[in-house]
Amino acid sequence: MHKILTLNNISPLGLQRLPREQYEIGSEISDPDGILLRSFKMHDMEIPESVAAIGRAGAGVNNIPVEAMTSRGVPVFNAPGANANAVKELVLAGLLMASRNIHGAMRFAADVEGDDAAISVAVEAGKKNFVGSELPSKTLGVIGLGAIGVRVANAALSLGMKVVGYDPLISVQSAWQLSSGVEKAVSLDHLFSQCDAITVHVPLIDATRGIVNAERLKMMPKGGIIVNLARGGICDDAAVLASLDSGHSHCYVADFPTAALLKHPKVLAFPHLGASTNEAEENCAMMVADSVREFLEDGTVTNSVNFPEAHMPRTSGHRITIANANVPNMVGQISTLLANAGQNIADLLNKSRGDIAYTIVDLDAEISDETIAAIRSIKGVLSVRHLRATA
Ligand SMILES: NC(=O)C1=CN([C@@H]2O[C@H](COP(=O)(O)OP(=O)(O)OC[C@H]3O[C@@H](n4cnc5c(N)ncnc54)[C@H](O)[C@@H]3O)[C@@H](O)[C@H]2O)C=CC1
Ligand SMILES: O=C(O)C(=O)COP(=O)(O)O
Repeated sequence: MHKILTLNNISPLGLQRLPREQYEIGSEISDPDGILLRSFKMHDMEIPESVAAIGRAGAGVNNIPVEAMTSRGVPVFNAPGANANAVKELVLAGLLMASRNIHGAMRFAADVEGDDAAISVAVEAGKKNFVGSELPSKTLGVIGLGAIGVRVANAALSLGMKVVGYDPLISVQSAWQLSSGVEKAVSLDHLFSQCDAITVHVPLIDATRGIVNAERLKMMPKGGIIVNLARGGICDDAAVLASLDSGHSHCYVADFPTAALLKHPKVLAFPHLGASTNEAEENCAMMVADSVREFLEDGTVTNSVNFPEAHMPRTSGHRITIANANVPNMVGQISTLLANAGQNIADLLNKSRGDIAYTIVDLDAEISDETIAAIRSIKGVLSVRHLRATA
């Protein structure tokens, strides 16, 4: 019997992928071997040693201590692309609302009092304060061209906007999906200098914290719209508010409100609503439940953010995945050790993700516990995960 701890509400369609005869699921489970969650912040939580897999029913994993899990050899799974359409639609809604001043206009309309004739007079007098502008004359900058960014860029093109994208790490899959009408910016500064609106679709990591800052906002033409449905912290909120107050920027659409943002009349604040559609909740839950189940049942790794290449064939083969700090000669040391242990290495692949480098070794035979222990003891090795074939 596997035990799954849920830290947020997970769509029943996802939980149904874990049969009751084999899975005990709940929010109070002790010694779980799997955890399923959405945005619950795990950083302050003591994660039981029993946990072998963590599944994030969504995209962003900055609420999970991924590095610590990597060094414990615990894969963290997410649901790539499963909520991307939902976020795209809310970005488009935000852009349209901002360019047509809808939030201010609705507040104005809600406050109008009197009978129908009085309302009509007040509306006709007041509407001049909410004259908007149209999207086809505007250029949108899309920062981060992953699952969401690509969809936003392609949709904005179809609305008649000019679109400029920036993503130095774009995946092959995204590059294929991106419309050829999207221009590429050579740098972020280049993007800001030509865009009337910008939208961020990058993960919150050191390299992306504060990329929307005071200097770059000044590079935008007057009247700019800033959209952040990615994460608080990617935009320097104080700089955005200062730009709104100075009259340089027009509107800030934000999905991660703070007290300062909620109070500001030029901020269109959503309550972290990007992924909140029935479809996205179901897609994410099903995808991540499948990943956790397959891993717990036969070691298959699909959609892991920290062991991305460790897919284990079900019927044959032996593989070790070694997460390591980027130490020179480590791969050489591992190869020598394996060769000395009489292991024929079928394939040895080096990968990296963020600060962590991976070495993935496909072996033609079972590897001994002593050899695994020897690899673990090499300086700089963070974790060694040995996946054995089950059939
Ligand atoms: N508001 C909400 O409810 C939601 C928010 N999100 C946020 O949106 C983010 C993006 O989601 P997806 O598009 O699904 O992820 P993704 O992983 O498909 O795309 C992220 C893209 O950012 C790019 N990137 C990474 N570092 C970069 C940098 N320094 N400069 C430019 N590009 C960079 C990557 O190459 C990748 O193409 C998530 O990490 C999450 O934080 C995602 C879903 C829902
Ligand atoms: O998928 C993401 O990164 C999100 O931010 C969605 O968060 P949620 O699952 O709605 O709490």
